[in-house]
Amino acid sequence: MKTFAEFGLEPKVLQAITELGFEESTPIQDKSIPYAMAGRDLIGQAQTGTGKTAAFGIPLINKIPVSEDRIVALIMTPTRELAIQVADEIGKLTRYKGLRSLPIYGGQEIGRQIRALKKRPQIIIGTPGRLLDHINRKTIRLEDVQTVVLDEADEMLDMGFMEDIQTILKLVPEERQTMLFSATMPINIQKLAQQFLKEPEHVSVIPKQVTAPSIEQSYIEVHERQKFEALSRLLDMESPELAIIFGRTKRRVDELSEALQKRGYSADGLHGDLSQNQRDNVMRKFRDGSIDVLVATDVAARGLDVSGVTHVINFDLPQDPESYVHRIGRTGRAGKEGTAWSFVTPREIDHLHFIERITRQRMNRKPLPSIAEAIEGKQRITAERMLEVVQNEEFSEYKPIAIQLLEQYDSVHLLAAAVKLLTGEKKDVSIELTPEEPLRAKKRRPDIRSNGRPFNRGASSYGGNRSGGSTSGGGYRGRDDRRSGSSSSSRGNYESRGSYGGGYGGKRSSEGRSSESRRPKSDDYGNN
Ligand SMILES: Nc1ncnc2c1ncn2[C@@H]1O[C@H](COP(=O)(O)OP(=O)(O)OP(=O)(O)O)[C@@H](O)[C@H]1O
Ligand SMILES: [Mg+2]
Repeated sequence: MKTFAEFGLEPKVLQAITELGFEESTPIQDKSIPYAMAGRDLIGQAQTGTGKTAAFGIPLINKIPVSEDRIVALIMTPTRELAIQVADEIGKLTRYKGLRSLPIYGGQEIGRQIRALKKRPQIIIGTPGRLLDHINRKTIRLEDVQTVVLDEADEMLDMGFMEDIQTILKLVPEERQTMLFSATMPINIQKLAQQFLKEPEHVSVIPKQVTAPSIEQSYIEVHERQKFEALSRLLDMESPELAIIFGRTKRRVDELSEALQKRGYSADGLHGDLSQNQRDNVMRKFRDGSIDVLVATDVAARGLDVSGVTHVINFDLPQDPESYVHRIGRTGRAGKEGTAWSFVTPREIDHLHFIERITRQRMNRKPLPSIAEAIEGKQRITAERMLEVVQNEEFSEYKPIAIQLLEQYDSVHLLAAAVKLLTGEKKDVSIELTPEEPLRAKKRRPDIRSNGRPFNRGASSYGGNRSGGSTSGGGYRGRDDRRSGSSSSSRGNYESRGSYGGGYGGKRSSEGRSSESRRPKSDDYGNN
């Protein structure tokens, strides 16, 4: 790996990087930054949590002159939370250089954004819906944009943003640099690349499997009605520092976060039906640790970088392998360890194996944690906390009462009572969750499962082979038919994105698949 000084960056950019504590570049940064600095278009793929944001952010910031007073760079992200986070990281990287960057996303008062735009930011980070809104109002003009980045490019296509992105990109001068980044690059990304990138360099740093190796992956087979008990035992047994729990639908997330709160966990929910204020609040509380369990739909699956997330739990299995990869990638970031658990109902076992096959990574089968393990886990964490207090000697004002109590009672009795109090008995409230339909792995067409090499198909779209860089690559196609097929039975309170995606399914129908049709999302992320 290189030090950042070797890239020939401006001293002020370097200073900001040093301040962020980045000592060496990550592999994706190492490979992308030189191409990006040379002005090349690129498609960058690397595992979750490996610094893709800085891989595009650093060269982008380096090339913009401070005197610039037009919008010259545009970064698009699929969700509001990600736009805010990327803007934040760009802000940190431009601290010394003094460029102006601005997040633009739905749910925030547009007048406020218009006022902020008057300060002439050079870099806009936005979600496609709200960007289009500003473009139509002429409060954002793209005629001077020289660099465009699509972060989580594949997700934006999946969400049905293709049409919006096309509209936006057509307004950007052709003489520009375009970069696509994601941990997953399914085959349909090629179409966008062909249309909007010029001789892109494919920079892929996916050594063997697409999931980050720092994440331990396990699953537990449970019946739908056992899931909540399993979750509560798992949380007790593992005592995560911070955990993200993914549920399939908005209803699920609401019910689950409420149930966890009733049981005494410090949890809150995030999905696209909440107001932006509520969403911001939940994210703030999670980032500052005032809640330690975030329950979310796939709105939180992509790109979010919250330090201290030790656990990801798939309360419901995700629809597709990409979603799995991104969800579990919220832990095990920047070289840290992480743990991912998935609950699988008996009827979903095939779907789980399908995810394993595509991600080329087996998950460990684990038994349902026992009540004893749950209790032991809680006691262990209490004991750890107590010992921390002991070590830091933060208890002198409690000594007199301790001495007084010890004169009357046995020390073991007293300590056991204190541990009991601190551990906190779980509130015995009954919990009813609306069941979700199981997801089923659809029968795959022969051309997809072909040639009896189970891991092969996934390899070509996920693996680091650059030969797949053209349209020919035998990518993973099964996802599309599985998706549309399984949707009707598993929608929950799925809300259709009426305004998107009407357009293109038909164009490809002659090929018997609709690779750009909308994913049957259980959450539209509320992006407009
Ligand atoms: N060179 C570096 N050294 C140390 N930490 C880094 C470096 N580059 C980035 N990071 C940190 O690593 C974390 C993950 O980075 P980032 O969010 O960019 O990952 P990503 O590859 O975009 O992941 P995802 O696929 O989930 O979006 C961030 O906290 C970031 O600040
Ligand atoms: Mg990212």
